[in-house]
Amino acid sequence: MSTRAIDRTRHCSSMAQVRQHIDALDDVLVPLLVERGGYMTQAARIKTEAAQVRDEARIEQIVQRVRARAAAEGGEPQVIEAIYRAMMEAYIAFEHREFARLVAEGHKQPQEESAP
Ligand SMILES: O=C(O)C(=O)C[C@]1(C(=O)O)C=C[C@@H](O)C=C1
Repeated sequence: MSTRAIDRTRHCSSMAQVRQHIDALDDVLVPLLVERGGYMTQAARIKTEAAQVRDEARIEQIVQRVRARAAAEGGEPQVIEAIYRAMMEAYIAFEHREFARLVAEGHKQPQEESAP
C-alpha cells in the first residue's frame, strides 16, 4: 500500500527546516509545471480557433479530478481546487500567447470565413 502524501510531511523543529523541505519540493514542482506548460503549446498547435483555448467543461473535469486526488492523499480539496483554478488561468493566458505566436509565425492555417 502506498503512503499518502500528507504522511510524507516531516516533523520540523525550526522554520529553517520547514523552508528547506519547501524548497526541495519546489525543485520537484517547478520542472513539472514547466513540462505541463509545454502541453499548452501543443494544445495551441492543435486547436483551430482562439475561442477553443478556454474550455470550461475540461476545467471543471480537472477540478473534480484533482479534488478527489487531494482527498485521497490526505490534503484539503478546497486548497488544491484554488491552486488549480489559479494555475489554469495562468496556463490559459500562456496558451493564448502561444496561439497568437503560432499564428504570427505562420504555423497555423488562417480559419475560413464562415458563410453569412
Ligand atoms: O485541455 C485543454 O484544452 C487545455 O488547453 C489544457 C488546460 C489545462 O491547463 O489543463 C488549459 C486550458 C483549458 O481551458 C483547459 C485545460
